[in-house]
Amino acid sequence: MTKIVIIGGGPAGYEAALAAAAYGADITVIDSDGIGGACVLWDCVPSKTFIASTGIRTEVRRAVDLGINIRTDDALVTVPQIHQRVRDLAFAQSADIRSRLISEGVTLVSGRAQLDERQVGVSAHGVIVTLPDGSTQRYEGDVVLIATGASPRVLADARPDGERILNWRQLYDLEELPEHLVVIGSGVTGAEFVHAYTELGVKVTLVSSRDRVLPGEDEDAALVLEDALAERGVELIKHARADKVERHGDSVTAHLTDGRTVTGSHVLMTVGSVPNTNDLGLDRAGVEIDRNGYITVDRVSRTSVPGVYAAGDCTGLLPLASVAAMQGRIAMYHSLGEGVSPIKLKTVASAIFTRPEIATVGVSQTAIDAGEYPARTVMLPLATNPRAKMSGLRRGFVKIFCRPATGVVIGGVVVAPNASELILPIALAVQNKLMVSDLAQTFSVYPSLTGSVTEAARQLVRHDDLD
Ligand SMILES: Cc1cc2nc3c(=O)[nH]c(=O)nc-3n(C[C@H](O)[C@H](O)[C@H](O)COP(=O)(O)OP(=O)(O)OC[C@H]3O[C@@H](n4cnc5c(N)ncnc54)[C@H](O)[C@@H]3O)c2cc1C
Ligand SMILES: NC(=O)c1ccc[n+]([C@@H]2O[C@H](COP(=O)([O-])OP(=O)(O)OC[C@H]3O[C@@H](n4cnc5c(N)ncnc54)[C@H](O)[C@@H]3O)[C@@H](O)[C@H]2O)c1
Repeated sequence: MTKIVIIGGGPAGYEAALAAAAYGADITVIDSDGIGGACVLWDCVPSKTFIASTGIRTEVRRAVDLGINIRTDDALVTVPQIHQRVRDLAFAQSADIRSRLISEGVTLVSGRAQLDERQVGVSAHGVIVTLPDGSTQRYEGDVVLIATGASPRVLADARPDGERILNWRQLYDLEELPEHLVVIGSGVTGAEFVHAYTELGVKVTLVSSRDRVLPGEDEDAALVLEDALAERGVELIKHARADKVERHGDSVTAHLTDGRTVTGSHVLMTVGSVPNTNDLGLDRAGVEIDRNGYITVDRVSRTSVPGVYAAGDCTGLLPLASVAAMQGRIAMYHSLGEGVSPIKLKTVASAIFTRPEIATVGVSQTAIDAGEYPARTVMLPLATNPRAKMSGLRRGFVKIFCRPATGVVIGGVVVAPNASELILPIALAVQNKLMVSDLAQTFSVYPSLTGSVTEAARQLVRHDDLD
């Protein structure tokens, strides 16, 4: 029976364990902070749960336009209750995953692990674990999977104190809403929290190192979001890098590299993450990392050491829970000698949980504009969609990209309140190499926002696609 030791119990680690369990392997998962990983306990699940509460205020804000007389001021926010709900849901999900792993026969160990390659080159790999009581225990596996995730990046002169200078994992300890939140960093994490706090009625200032919010995302989508946030009173400071954050009593000042300052009641640092690859004994074991500390892997999750695999945020491939899980499963199938397809990032769907949401799949507009992929493209505003009109939606669009000659769908973007759900038909088309005519001929419900997906496809269809 193949012995597998997995370091890290996040989506990469636990999904790998479940996949390998189905093949009867002997699996041990070692985690230092809790099964479910940072994804379930501190990052993805808590933030989306928090945003679910703020979404109620979003609907209340819109109610008057639809003839329902509720004022947002009457929708009082009970911060401790929201935070408790976030914590309860995260711990419950962690407990569910834990029970599932145990029921599949996986051994769970609570502790901090590192590689212990006493005899480099032999087929069994050693892992030494420091247990909560300080004692150590050694485990051996034919295969080791490193799935240790990542942690919030800390700027030397802007260290979170957990009270006024915060990282995103500390927000749920606040007893009251910030009066004025200054968010440093306009990536996905920054944008989601800017949105959430604005909906809760908090004054928010966003410091962006670039000329816009979400510099890595579809530009048209980012501009829609920027416009929506501006309308809700968010102040966006562009071309600004913070290099120092200072606290003076109840206020906090961020110093920007160009000499400007921004003062608020709280600062939230969303300046990215760093991989958890220190103190893992990687160097001694000969596991290669890149210059940013990410473990180097190929498309079946192999590291530079035979039998040692890595998956998830510690590899820096694409920091998404879905990708981490896929990398973990692929590592297991490969190590167990099962047939496996290398990971393909061109079919990954993801969403940004702002209002409106922004969902993307496949090839990006930027890559098309740069000439990397020849494509026919269409962008259809939701303003023409009957369901959008009925619901009072003013913003959003559907984009679809297809190959010029064959009409095969290669990507798309949806900006809409529930874009995370609406992207699926386009993702299905990309994954299965469907043609734009397949989408165009599919019945969508009338009236529905998915009607814009089929309509966009119809606009993209050329006569020869139908031959
Ligand atoms: C605010 C935020 C929101 C996000 N929202 C989404 C989203 O909506 N959708 C999405 O797809 N992705 C989202 N992500 C990304 C997603 O959370 C990550 O891609 C995912 O957590 C990666 O999973 P992982 O298994 O690699 O690592 P993790 O979830 O970080 O788990 C790694 C685990 O390993 C443990 N560990 C570390 N070192 C050791 C060691 N030496 N010994 C033992 N255990 C160790 C850690 O404590 C942790 O429990 C979000 C990220 C952030 C920051
Ligand atoms: N909904 C989701 O799926 C979701 C949500 C959050 C995060 N994620 C994943 O996590 C990844 C990382 O996102 P992120 O937003 O945490 O990090 P990021 O690295 O994408 O963004 C951080 C931003 O902060 C800026 N920055 C860095 N230093 C700065 C400084 N000193 N002053 C001002 N700005 C500074 C960077 O230029 C960058 O734009 C995403 O690409 C995504 O894959 C996903």
